[in-house]
Amino acid sequence: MHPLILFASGRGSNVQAVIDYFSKEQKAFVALIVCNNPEAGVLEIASRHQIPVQLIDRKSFKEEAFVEVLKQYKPSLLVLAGFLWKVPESVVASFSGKIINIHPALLPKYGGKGMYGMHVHNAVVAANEKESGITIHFVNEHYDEGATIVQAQCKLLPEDSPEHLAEKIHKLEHYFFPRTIEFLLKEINIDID
Ligand SMILES: Nc1nc2c(c(=O)[nH]1)N[C@@H](CN(C=O)c1ccc(C(=O)N[C@@H](CCC(=O)O)C(=O)O)cc1)CN2
Ligand SMILES: NCC(=O)N[C@@H]1O[C@H](COP(=O)([O-])[O-])[C@@H](O)[C@H]1O
Repeated sequence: MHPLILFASGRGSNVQAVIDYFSKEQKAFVALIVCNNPEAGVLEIASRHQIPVQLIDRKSFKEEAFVEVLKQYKPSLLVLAGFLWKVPESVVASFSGKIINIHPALLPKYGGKGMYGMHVHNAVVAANEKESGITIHFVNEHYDEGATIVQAQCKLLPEDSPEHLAEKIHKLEHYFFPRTIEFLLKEINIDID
């Protein structure tokens, strides 16, 4: 089974979707959850499923030691699921081609610094867009500029609030993210080197 390391800063509904999917599919498992927010809801999910947590903070964070911790798990993929830090270049380089992220918009629009969570949905609704969606992409050293793996769209109605759009986006995310992970593990035959 492929070990996954998930990174999250918030509620963790995508982490839960990945846990649920692979509890049935048995091809992968969440070996570690990395979080930078001691109040994050994802920590309750980790506790409920007895998944180890690496809680990080900017004051004590040491890139080299962090990379060594991650390597111990021999992860097949590092999966960013609502993680709000920029992953350092040293981590990107150490796991080249093995880090993916889910973004709640159709990149390249509505991406980059400051574009996370409700900020994205507020901007999309304010721009009167007729559609939105999700982008699952490989991670490089810049925000949201890695190669796109999958995009999925949803219609945006004039009466849709940012909160309603967020609900539509989460439905897409919870369906496509686990299946995209499974696809990557199967098709690209990502293995532990
Ligand atoms: N090296 C990379 N790291 C991360 C990527 C990436 O593509 N490359 N994606 C982000 C996730 N993300 C969008 O998908 C994203 C997350 C956060 C931000 C942002 O502006 N963050 C703020 C800090 C917010 C906070 O700490 O509360 C900031 O940098 O000022 C933009 C995009 C995950 N990491
Ligand atoms: N730019 C990064 C970003 O905005 N990521 C978004 O954070 C949310 C986390 O929700 P969750 O904690 O319920 O999975 C998700 O919608 C994800 O796309």
